[in-house]
Formats: sequence, C-alpha cells, structure tokens
Amino acid sequence: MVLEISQLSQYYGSHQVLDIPSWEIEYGIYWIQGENGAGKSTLFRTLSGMLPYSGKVMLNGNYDLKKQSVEYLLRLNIGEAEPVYPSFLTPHDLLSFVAEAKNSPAGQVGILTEALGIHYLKQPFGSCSSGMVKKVSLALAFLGNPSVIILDEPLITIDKDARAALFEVVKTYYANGVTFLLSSHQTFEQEGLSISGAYALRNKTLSAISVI
Ligand SMILES: Nc1ncnc2c1ncn2[C@@H]1O[C@H](COP(=O)(O)OP(=O)(O)OP(=O)(O)O)[C@@H](O)[C@H]1O
Repeated sequence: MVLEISQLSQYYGSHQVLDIPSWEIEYGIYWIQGENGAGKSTLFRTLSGMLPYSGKVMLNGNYDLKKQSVEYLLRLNIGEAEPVYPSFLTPHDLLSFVAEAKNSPAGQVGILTEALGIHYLKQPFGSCSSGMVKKVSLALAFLGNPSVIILDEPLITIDKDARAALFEVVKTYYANGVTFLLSSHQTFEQEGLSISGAYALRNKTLSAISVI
C-alpha cells in the first residue's frame, strides 16, 4: 500500500474533526471530496505531519509518520489550499530552502518554475499576486523525489494556462509512479486525468464514492 491510515482521530480542542478507523490506497490519483468544513484540509495537514494526531499513518508500507518522520516527509509533499508565506521572503528563497530539505535533484527548481510560469522569483511574497503565491506553493509540492503529492484545492486562484501546465506536470509525475491526493469542489474532467478513485469525507470519515 502507498498510504495506510488506522484509527486516525483528530481534534481541535474538544471538537473532533476526523475519526477514520481504516483507509488505504494503492498507487493512483484520488479525488477527496467533502462539503465546506468536512475536514479535507485537516486530513491533508495531518497526513503531512503538520498536526499532532492519534492513530497510525504509514507510507509505502515502511515509514510510520510518527516513528520515521524524516523518511516519511521526504516522500510525501503537500501544496496547501491557501498558502501563506512570510512577506519578506522571495519565491527563490523558499524554493531553494525546500529543494535542499527535500534533496531535490539539480535543476529541478528551474524546470518546475518554468513549467508553471513562475516569473517573479526575486520579488518578495508581500508584493506577489495570490495566483503567483499559489503557483509557488504548487511548485514546492513537486520538489524532491516524492511518492505521494497532496494538492489541496489546486485550482483556486490560478489562471487557465497555469491550470493546464499544472496538470501536465501532474501527469508526468504520475507516469513516474507518484500517487496524488487531490481535493476540489470542481471536477477534474477537463484536465484529462485518469482518476483511480474518489472518496467523500463526511461524518468525520472517508467512504468510497463513484467518480462523477
Ligand atoms: N486551526 C483550527 N482550529 C480550530 N478549528 C479548526 C481549525 N482548522 C479547521 N477547523 C475546523 O475544523 C473543521 C474542518 O475544517 P477543514 O478546513 O479541515 O475543512 P475543509 O473540508 O477543508 O473545508 P473547505 O472545503 O471549506 O476548505 C471545520 O469545522 C473548521 O472550522
């Protein structure tokens, strides 16, 4: 299994958001759906090691998020729904830092920024457009040699060309063995992606649904 969850429970204070007894996926592209506030971002942030949780999360059958967190986080990347970065940093700063942390191959940042149309690499985030910030967050999600990439609402704020470019990158990575978890309130039909499965997050847990 690429990703396995068992007895995953997540709270904000006394408010329980996730209660997932068991969920597992093989290699593929998966669409996670759910109403506003259902807990999609919370699930993604939990799987990305950004929130403490109770339960077990395993990657590639080998890496437990709690026990082998460095190995795990080298192989699982996230592009957040509404990224916020320090206003004084530049895309160049952040991309270089994450590329180093993720053991990126030489030249990878240049390939991704070119592909996604990120032109203002030395302009601080404080003066970047929201679409540019989003594109940088998407580029960050492809750095290194991930086996899983989570893209939370990848379509928001980016223009038509960037959207097409993004899904070309998704297809290339998928063809090279990367599993994707995507969330979106819109369908991915026009992207020409072959979705392997869809899950609805409701009542704090994930259930398989048909892809429509
Ligand atoms: N940092 C936080 N502190 C407290 N409660 C939070 C926090 N983040 C999210 N929540 C609550 O957790 C629940 C799930 O929120 P989450 O953002 O995960 O949902 P979502 O499915 O991603 O929603 P949307 O489709 O609107 O983006 C909501 O009730 C939300 O108000």
